[in-house]
Amino acid sequence: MSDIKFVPSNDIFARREALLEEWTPDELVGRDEELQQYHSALQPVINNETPSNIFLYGKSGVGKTAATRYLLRALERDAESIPEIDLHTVEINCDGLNSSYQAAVSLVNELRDPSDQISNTGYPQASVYEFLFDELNDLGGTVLIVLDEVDHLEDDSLLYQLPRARSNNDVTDTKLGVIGISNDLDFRSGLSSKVRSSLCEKEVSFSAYDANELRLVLEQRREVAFQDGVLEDGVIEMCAAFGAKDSGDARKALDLLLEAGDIAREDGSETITESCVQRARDRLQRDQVIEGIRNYSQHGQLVLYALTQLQKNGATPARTREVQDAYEKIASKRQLSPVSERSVRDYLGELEQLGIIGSKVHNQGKDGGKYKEHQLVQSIDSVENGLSVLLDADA
Ligand SMILES: Nc1ncnc2c1ncn2[C@@H]1O[C@H](COP(=O)(O)OP(=O)(O)OP(=O)(O)O)[C@@H](O)[C@H]1O
Repeated sequence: MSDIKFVPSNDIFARREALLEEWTPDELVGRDEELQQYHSALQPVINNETPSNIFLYGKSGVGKTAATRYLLRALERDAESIPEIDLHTVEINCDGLNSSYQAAVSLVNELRDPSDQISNTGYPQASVYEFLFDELNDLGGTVLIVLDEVDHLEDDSLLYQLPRARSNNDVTDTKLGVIGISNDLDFRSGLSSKVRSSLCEKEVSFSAYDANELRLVLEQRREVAFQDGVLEDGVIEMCAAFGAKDSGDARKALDLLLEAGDIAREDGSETITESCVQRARDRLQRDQVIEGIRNYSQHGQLVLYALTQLQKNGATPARTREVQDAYEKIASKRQLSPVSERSVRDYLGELEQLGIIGSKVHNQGKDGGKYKEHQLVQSIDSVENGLSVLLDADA
């Protein structure tokens, strides 16, 4: 133990934190169209008119939160020089709040003094809304409320009340605008028409990043995050290309570049090469697979374990029936009563969705019917890594 030493090393990174999630860039690149639409949706605020309620949607990591912070910061800055405008912004993330009640409590507490907070339980819902409207009326001027990850709210009461607070005369002394943000592309269509028409007065759709846009995002961070000259040619392009392939998520592309930098640092290398990126991608994919499996149900894991054994024995692609047989043996060895054949089929379908296995349907000609064959599409190693916790625990 006494031999272990930590020695600072900064040959690769200048400011590693510029690649972390919480870093907010000063400029937002690669989102020109979205920013333009969003900007015009916010225009009434700087005209001191009643704001529109705005709904932003698009997949994870496409810059919805970053664009919101960027534009609100610019709006606050420019509003400061106009004496008639008194702008306040409040942002909450609905992940973990779940109900309208809890989101309303959270908003009240954001608006109130720290010494005057309310608790999460104990008040009738109507009272919490009243507290909220009182706070909003007291503020005066213009208030923009950002509800990030709004699809996490299990009921739509707040989404009904808040955007309509103006027309219902609940909020009379303040110009109120609500900005809802969602990753769930079906969320909007699932809203009742009453909620939709008021919450989604203006809509801005954020598309997935293409490789060119991701290249701009990564180039911007490279300037801050790395020492001069450590990135070899092609590294940024490679991260951007992988990022575009992996659902166009900027967070994933940034994670990949960070991991590639960490690998170069671990190797004691002076530069980040394309091979570092390839290894970083393998590592991140592996982590993702392991995470996916760890969170998977016990019998789902056993079905996967059965397929892994078949693959190890060179018996894949394997038909559903063969996976079923192998699974039943494993389950009975562990004294667990096996789930039905139908459930095994469902598990195999889910594992395919998770990108852990690949399944192919075969037609046996006119009278033969159809059958499915399955095999792992991730390495045996990473699958076993994810499985080991549970299997060791109950072996
Ligand atoms: N155009 C961009 N320029 C620079 N950085 C960006 C850009 N778009 C996204 N990022 C960065 O990528 C990460 C994810 O972006 P953001 O949180 O805005 O995504 P999102 O669309 O709100 O998705 P989620 O709801 O999953 O958070 C953040 O670290 C953000 O700073």
